[in-house]
Amino acid sequence: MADDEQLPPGWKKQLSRSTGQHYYLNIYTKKSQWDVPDKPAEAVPSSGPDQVQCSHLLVKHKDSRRPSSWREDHITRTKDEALDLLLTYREQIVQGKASFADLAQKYSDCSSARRGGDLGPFGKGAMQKPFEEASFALKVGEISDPVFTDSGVHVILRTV
Ligand SMILES: Cn1nc(-c2ccccc2)cc1C(=O)N[C@H](Cc1nc2ccccc2[nH]1)C(=O)O
Repeated sequence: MADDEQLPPGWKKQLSRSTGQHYYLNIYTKKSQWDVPDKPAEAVPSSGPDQVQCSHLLVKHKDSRRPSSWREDHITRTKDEALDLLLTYREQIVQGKASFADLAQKYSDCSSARRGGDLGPFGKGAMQKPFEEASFALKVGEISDPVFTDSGVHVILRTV
């Protein structure tokens, strides 16, 4: 077990009262972690990646910014119906009954459907804000809850 003097600079070993386990406190940001740190503590919280890569499955509705897609010329479903439909797709993916790319390719109302929903890498400012915020909040491999934008209702998978 590393003692303070053996830790990289900026870390302090602490004892968790609730678990009796040791954890490590960044003395600058006050953030803590269970893993023994192997590099000096960051003096400022990292701002996260400049870019992420995500795939998404979009279900549009009658009030979408462009209620039309490669699947359907004139989309008339309501927002609630779009959400219900999206949740059925999300459930199939989470239960491992279908792959994200397969369902996106078949059912997404975005033209990225042809790439299994892959949007490629993007940075901040490229996508509608709710989509951007959800994407940057995901860890690689994570799937979002339903995300609402002016385009419709999305489920997002962060891939990179
Ligand atoms: C942002 N974007 N990238 C592609 C794309 C990317 C790679 C390959 C083909 C299409 C399509 C789009 C796009 O705006 N599509 C819109 C629907 C849509 N609205 C979005 C809002 C946020 C993120 C993705 C979104 N896709 C459409 O087809 O009506």
